[in-house]
Amino acid sequence: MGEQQVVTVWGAGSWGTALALVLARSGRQVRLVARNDVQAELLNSSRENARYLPGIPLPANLHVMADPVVAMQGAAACVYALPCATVDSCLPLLADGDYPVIAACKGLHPQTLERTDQMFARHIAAQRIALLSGPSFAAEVARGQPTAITMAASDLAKAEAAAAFFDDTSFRIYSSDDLIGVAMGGALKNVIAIAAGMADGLGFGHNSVAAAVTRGLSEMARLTVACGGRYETLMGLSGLGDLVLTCTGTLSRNRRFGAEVARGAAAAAAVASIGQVVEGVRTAEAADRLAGHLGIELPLIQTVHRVLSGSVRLPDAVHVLMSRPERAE
Ligand SMILES: NC(=O)C1=CN([C@@H]2O[C@H](COP(=O)(O)OP(=O)(O)OC[C@H]3O[C@@H](n4cnc5c(N)ncnc54)[C@H](O)[C@@H]3O)[C@@H](O)[C@H]2O)C=CC1
Ligand SMILES: O=C(CO)COP(=O)(O)O
Repeated sequence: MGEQQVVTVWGAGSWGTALALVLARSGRQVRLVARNDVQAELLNSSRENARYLPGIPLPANLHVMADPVVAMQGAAACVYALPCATVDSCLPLLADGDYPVIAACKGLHPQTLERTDQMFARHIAAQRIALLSGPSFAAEVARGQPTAITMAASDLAKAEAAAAFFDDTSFRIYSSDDLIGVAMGGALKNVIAIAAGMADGLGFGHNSVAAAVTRGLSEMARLTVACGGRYETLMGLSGLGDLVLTCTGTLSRNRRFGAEVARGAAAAAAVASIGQVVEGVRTAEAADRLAGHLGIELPLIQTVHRVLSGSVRLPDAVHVLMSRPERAE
């Protein structure tokens, strides 16, 4: 792949900017699509995304634009790094091309209960879709710190082809042909991270976080397998790896959100104070409903949703969780 290959990244928040930096280090000509002209101008002139990744310079081969249609002209691939809530309004603009679209967002649709691969397949041909997911805080990726992540597509050759756009030794990509497992892992770990944050906010110690990670992983695997994904995928980077990162890492917005709610903040106020997307809120509702349709019990995930929707108080929910009938592990 030549120096001139153009890759477009849609979304100039934390994750889109970090991925644009990886692609720029990989020698691509990178077009980063900002929300509007004002943001594009600011990033181009200051050579920094001061709101999301302060102090990290944008290199010369990274150009910020505001029009996604113009940004896609002649591009070899699009990396979609906007929150899941934008998919239905933004993705139709990518419907006509034949370039691969790499989805970097993590979540379930709260109305249709779709995974990211399903949301994308409603708008673009299935063979164009790849998913990038795994333990990867944007701030660390942007600084070039070692990161291992998964790229999934309908077959391994397509996943490897999508991974080949990234050619940066600090960003190591493993391939997978389990779109369902990778999408579910990335979505559900955010809900468990909220639970871990709630434990932290309630003043509990490491034991409760370890319990949330382990029992949370079990719930994630149960729902994933019921949806057709593979158990082994949940034991890899895009499942356990991302779960450990977000349940223990102080950079996690989902974990911080859970802690603020446990300390008494209203959910909307906690999201506002974080100032970035907290995907686990919508996904908690979707996962609870999906589990209901499938007749699966997911105590932690369902508790997070019920606390956030106000149907149970957090201290009562902890009591109920801990008083459930004991059973084999
Ligand atoms: N930040 C991280 O460390 C990672 C984030 N992700 C995922 O990436 C996705 C995006 O998250 P972040 O970049 O972190 O969120 P963010 O909150 O940092 O940035 C979101 C960006 O999307 C823009 N935006 C929102 N609606 C838009 C619209 N309709 N049109 C154009 N721009 C719009 C916002 O202006 C903002 O710049 C999420 O699904 C998240 O779970 C995945 C891996 C790591
Ligand atoms: O997905 C992430 C890291 O892999 C980011 O997690 P948060 O959205 O909780 O910050």
